[in-house]
Amino acid sequence: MAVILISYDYYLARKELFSSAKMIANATVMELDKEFSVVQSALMTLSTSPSISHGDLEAFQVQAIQVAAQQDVLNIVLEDSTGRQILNTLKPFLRERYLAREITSPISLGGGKEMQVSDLFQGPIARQLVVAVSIPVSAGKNPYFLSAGVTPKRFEQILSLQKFKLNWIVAILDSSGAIVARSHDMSRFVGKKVPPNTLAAIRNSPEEAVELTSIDGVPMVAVTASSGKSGWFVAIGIPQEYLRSELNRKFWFLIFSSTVLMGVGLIFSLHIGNNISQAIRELVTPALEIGGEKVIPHKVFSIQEANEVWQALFNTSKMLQSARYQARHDSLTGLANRALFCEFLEQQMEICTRNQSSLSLLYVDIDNFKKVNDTHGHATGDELLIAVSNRLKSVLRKSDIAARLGGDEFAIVLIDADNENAKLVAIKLSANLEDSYYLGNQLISASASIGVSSFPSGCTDSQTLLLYADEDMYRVKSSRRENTETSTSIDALKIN
Ligand SMILES: Nc1nc2c(ncn2[C@@H]2O[C@H](COP(=O)(O)OP(=O)(O)OP(=O)(O)O)[C@@H](O)[C@H]2O)c(=O)[nH]1
Repeated sequence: MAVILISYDYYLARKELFSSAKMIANATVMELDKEFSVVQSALMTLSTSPSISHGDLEAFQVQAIQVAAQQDVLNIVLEDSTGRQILNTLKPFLRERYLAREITSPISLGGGKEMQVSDLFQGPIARQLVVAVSIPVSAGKNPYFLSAGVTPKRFEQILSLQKFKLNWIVAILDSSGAIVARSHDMSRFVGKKVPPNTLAAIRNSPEEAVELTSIDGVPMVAVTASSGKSGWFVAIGIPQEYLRSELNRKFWFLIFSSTVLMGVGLIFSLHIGNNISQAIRELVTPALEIGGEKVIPHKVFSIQEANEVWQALFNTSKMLQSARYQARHDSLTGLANRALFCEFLEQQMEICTRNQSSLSLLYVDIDNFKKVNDTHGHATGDELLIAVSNRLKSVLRKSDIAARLGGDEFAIVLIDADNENAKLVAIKLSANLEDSYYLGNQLISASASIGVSSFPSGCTDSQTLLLYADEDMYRVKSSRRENTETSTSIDALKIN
């Protein structure tokens, strides 16, 4: 994967490099053509001089010398179609006058527009390498040519103004492949021709990058641009070594950045992993507590999912607690139900056995409760059951427990109370229960029969204890029935 990434990245970078080099090569060609156009314009202006149209070559030479100086060209030459020089600003005028005489008719005004650019050649008079930029001028039927000699230095200046990368080797080549200017070692290579196969490669692949070897033996990949005006080329060579080093640089950069990324990713995933395992560890306790007596305590985690799991545990814990409560409590009165009562009773009997202490049980049954329902309605009956429950609770100590066993029957465990104490509590409770009840805007009278049994005296297990208390309650109730007119439940208990 890394290799594919590097290759693709390198391919893109290489493409971008060559396309920017190609743009610079084209820009350089435009600069080159502009330079030729400047010289051409100067020659065209000079060709319209009245002195030449009147055959006054001496005056024309003076003008040509001025133009040559202004245009920074080596010389200006007027020659005929055979190449014979009629005038050369590098030579004294007198010598030329002889040649001038050979002009049979005056040279007409106005130079031709077609410019010609020669390849680089050794100037015979200047004795240095020069390029001739020429325009045709006509003298009757005979064409003449007005030329300006431009030295390679001027082309070197064009190169120096372009934004080439330092390691690029840039050359301006004439149409024969001779080096006119070069970005590196110009003095060593100017005038030398590139090998024919290099020239052919440059000519044949104007749009593509070509692999070639520079004249000084450097393997490179080159992009080229050619000038329509001159038939010259600008070649930008990028050394293969530089391209390889770029590939290496990208490779190592990718290796480095992947390693850093992997390292960061590893640290990040370790961090996340730690957070997750920490959250899971912290979730273990509430998960274990879910079946406990209390709702699990509130907790906030740094991970959203852990918070969601905690919320689910919390909801389950609440549901379990509610279910457990409902399973062990009477839904109407909120008192313990028979199951919880029996459980509590057995626990307490064990404690009593261990501590050699005692406990007592009160069995409470509301008298004629059916009548309350029938007279005042079932809802009022419910309210009475709740009111009785509240009175039971108000009489008890915190260590005692009251339960609704079913219907209008209640039971109470009195901790650390022997039979005598329990009977006193029963009398007190009976009196309390006989106070009127204000239920649903009406005053209702009620009473209860209370039976008593005690542990350890008389019985050994919870069921027997409950049975004895129940039987005792019936005894009291019967007795109360027999004495309905004269006796109260308290009296009945007293008798019992
Ligand atoms: N309102 C109401 N009535 C209930 C509830 N559970 C049982 N009962 C009624 O309570 C009455 C209990 O009556 P019994 O225990 O038969 O007799 P009683 O009328 O209390 O007479 P004695 O016990 O002999 O004094 C029944 O009519 C039941 O239908 C309840 O939750 N709410």
